[in-house]
Amino acid sequence: MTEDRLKVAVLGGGSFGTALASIAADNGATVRQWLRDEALVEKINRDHRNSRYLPDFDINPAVVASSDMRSVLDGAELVFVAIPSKAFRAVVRQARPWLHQRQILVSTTKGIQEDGFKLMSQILEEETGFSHIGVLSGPNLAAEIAEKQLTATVIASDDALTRARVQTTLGCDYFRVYASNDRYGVELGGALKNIYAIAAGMAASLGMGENTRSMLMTRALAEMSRFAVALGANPMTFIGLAGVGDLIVTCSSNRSRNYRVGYAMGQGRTLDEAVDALGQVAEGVNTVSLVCAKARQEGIYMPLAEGLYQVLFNNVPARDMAKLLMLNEQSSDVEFTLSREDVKHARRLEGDS
Ligand SMILES: NC(=O)C1=CN([C@@H]2O[C@H](COP(=O)(O)OP(=O)(O)OC[C@H]3O[C@@H](n4cnc5c(N)ncnc54)[C@H](O)[C@@H]3O)[C@@H](O)[C@H]2O)C=CC1
Ligand SMILES: O=C(CO)COP(=O)(O)O
Repeated sequence: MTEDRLKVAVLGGGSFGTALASIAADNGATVRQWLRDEALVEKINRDHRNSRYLPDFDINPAVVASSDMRSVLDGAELVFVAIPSKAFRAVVRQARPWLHQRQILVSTTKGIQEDGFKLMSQILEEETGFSHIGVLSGPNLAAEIAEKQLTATVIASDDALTRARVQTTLGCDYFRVYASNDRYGVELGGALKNIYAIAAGMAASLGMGENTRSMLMTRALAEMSRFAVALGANPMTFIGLAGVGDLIVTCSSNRSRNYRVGYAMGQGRTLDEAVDALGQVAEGVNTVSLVCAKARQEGIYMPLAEGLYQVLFNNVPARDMAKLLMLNEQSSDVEFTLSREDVKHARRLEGDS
C-alpha cells in the first residue's frame, strides 16, 4: 500500500518546514525532510524531535530526515521549500538536478531577493521553468501548528492541481487550507507584514498601548496595500488570511521572530544584538531595506516602513520616530477604495499643510 502514498519532500530543517512535514505525515504521506546538519538529522530520526528549532514538540515518527538531497527528492511529487530567502535560490539550484516537470513546488518563505526584487515563487519559476508552482502563506506560527492549535493557511497558485494537492496533503482537523489564485498578492503580503511585526514588537516593549498597536496594524495594512497596488497586485488579497490575518498574528505574538527583534531593540539592544540573540531568521530586517529602496525608486509613500528603516539602520530612537510619524501622517483612512487620483489629491493637500 505504501506505493499509493503521496511522496512529499520538505527542503529546510527549520521550525516551519518541520511543522509542515509532520502534518503531511499525519495525513498519511511518505515524507522526507532535507537539512544540512548531520547531527540534527540523526536526532530527528532517533528522537522524532527537532531539538534545534522545535524542541518541545514530537514530530510524526514517519518523517525521515536526511542530508542527502537526492534521496529526499527521489520520487517526490510535492516539494515544500522552507529555506530563508537569502539561501533560497542556492538551495533550489542544488536541488535542480533531481527536480522534474511533473512535480509540484511550493515556497513557504516570506521574504524577497534583493537582486530584481524577486519573490520566492518567482525564483522557483526562473530556476525550473515548471508550471506547478505555489506559495503557502498565512497566520502560521510554527510552534502553534506543532501544538495542533486550530490554524488556517492559504495555498496560492494559478495552477488548480497545485491548489488541490496541497489542500489534501495538509488539510486536517486543526489545519485548514484555503485556496487563492493570487500567488503574487499572497506572497507579497507574507513578506511585507514582517516589517510591521518588528515595529509592533518595538512599540510593545516601549510600553505603548493597545490603541497604538491597533493604529499601527491598520495603517500598516493601508501601507502594504498601497505598495501592492503600485506593483500591480490586487489589494483585496490583503484583507484575507495572508494579509491582515498574518499581520495580526505577527504584530501580536512574541512567538514571531520579527516581533522579538523589535521587542529586543525597544529594550535598548542594537539590531545586531537582537538578531544574534534570536539565532534564527527574522526576514523583516532585510525586507524593510529592500521595500524602502523600491518605494523610494517608485515614489510610493511608506512612512511606517521608512520610519522603521531609520530606527534599524540610522540609529534614530524609536520613540522619536513614533512622535515624528504622529505629526506626519494624516492621510485618508481606507485608501484602497479611493481612486488613484483621489489618493494623489489627498497626498498633495497633505504636502501643502
Ligand atoms: N517559523 C514560522 O513560524 C514560519 C516561518 N515561515 C517562513 O518559512 C521560512 C523558513 O522558516 P523556518 O522554517 O521557520 O526557518 P528557520 O529560521 O527556523 O530555519 C531555517 C532552516 O533553513 C536552514 N538554512 C539556512 N540557510 C541555509 C542554507 N544556506 N542552506 C541550507 N539550509 C539553510 C537552517 O539551517 C534551518 O534549518 C522563513 O522564510 C519564514 O518566513 C512561514 C510561516 C511560519
Ligand atoms: O510568518 C510567520 C507567522 O505567520 C512567522 O513569523 P516570524 O518569521 O516573525 O516568526
